[in-house]
Amino acid sequence: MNGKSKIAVLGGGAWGTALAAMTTTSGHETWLYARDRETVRSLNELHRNPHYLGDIELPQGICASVDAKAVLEGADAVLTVLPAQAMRDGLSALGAFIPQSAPVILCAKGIERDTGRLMSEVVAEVLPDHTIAALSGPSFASDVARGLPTAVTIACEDAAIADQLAVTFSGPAFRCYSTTDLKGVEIGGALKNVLAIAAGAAIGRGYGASAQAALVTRGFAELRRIAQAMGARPETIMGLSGLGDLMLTCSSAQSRNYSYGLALGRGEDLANRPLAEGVATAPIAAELCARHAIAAPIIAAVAALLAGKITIDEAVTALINRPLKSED
Ligand SMILES: NC(=O)c1ccc[n+]([C@@H]2O[C@H](COP(=O)([O-])OP(=O)(O)OC[C@H]3O[C@@H](n4cnc5c(N)ncnc54)[C@H](O)[C@@H]3O)[C@@H](O)[C@H]2O)c1
Ligand SMILES: O=P(O)(O)OC[C@H](O)CO
Repeated sequence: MNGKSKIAVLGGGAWGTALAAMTTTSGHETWLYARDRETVRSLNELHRNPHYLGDIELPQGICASVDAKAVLEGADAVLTVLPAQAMRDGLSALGAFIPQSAPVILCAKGIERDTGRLMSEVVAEVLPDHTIAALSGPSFASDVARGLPTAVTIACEDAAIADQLAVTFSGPAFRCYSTTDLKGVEIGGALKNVLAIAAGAAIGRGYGASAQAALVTRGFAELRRIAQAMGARPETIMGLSGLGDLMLTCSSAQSRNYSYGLALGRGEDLANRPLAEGVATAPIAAELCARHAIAAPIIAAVAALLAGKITIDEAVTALINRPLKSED
């Protein structure tokens, strides 16, 4: 891809809309597929996505449609911005329209609950002949939709493609770093959501910032351990898609995962909340850690908490009273 390209975005939610706004601002021909006709109308006529992004004014030029074939026809690259747990079914239905030559860039952050697969593994099963990449990092949709400066990582096992995609998707306020560590980028993005629930739950329950800092720091240690066990590079976890996204998501009520944790800690009703990917990822992440004998007590605690097996107070007490060990 050189210069301006046709970018297809799959998913008319907060992040799909924000990414479409960003690629439009960068001068690309941007098409967005959404299932909901009202979302399509609002994007095309009002240049807004009120359900997901409130009154944020989006750039004109996003071409939204319920016709996936038209959105995907001739696309130079495809951003798949469906929820992680919908990725397999969504791409199974849409994959036939994705041009063979178009890299499929995963923008979801999660592990498939039923199989334990990373998103790249899911897509490799559904679209075995396509180039797969991932875009992840500290990036709130509302910030990106408003054109506020943001930096992310784009991963592809082919270094030349990773570099090219970073050029394609970098814009006036959106800086893309490239890496070949696809698994590392995916693991960071998926697990930071689980750890954000922990951080939010502690604050919601009334614990202090010191407890939050301990959870984030020791949660990062679990993230690093898991990534290493899965063959990811430590420097990836210390970058934007790991530490960067962990810091963002564990510290702001703009995060839906952190806010889910806050509500959990406060004992509020958890029904009908916005998407919090960590809720589905936590149990499978805990299961994978147990299966591979990877010590991840905070992730295990979040899974137990979400399953109603323990209270937050019991989780914190258990974590504080674990056998003492060196910090290495
Ligand atoms: N919102 C953010 O700030 C943000 C930032 C970075 C990454 N992400 C990640 O992006 C992914 C999507 O998040 P979001 O914030 O856009 O969620 P969202 O809930 O705002 O939107 C999800 C959209 O996907 C659509 N959808 C669901 N299943 C579908 C299917 N089978 N076919 C077509 N459309 C389908 C829904 O209708 C909805 O419009 C998540 O994995 C999230 O972690 C979100
Ligand atoms: O709202 P969250 O918790 O899904 O976080 C959004 C992005 O992943 C932040 O990088």
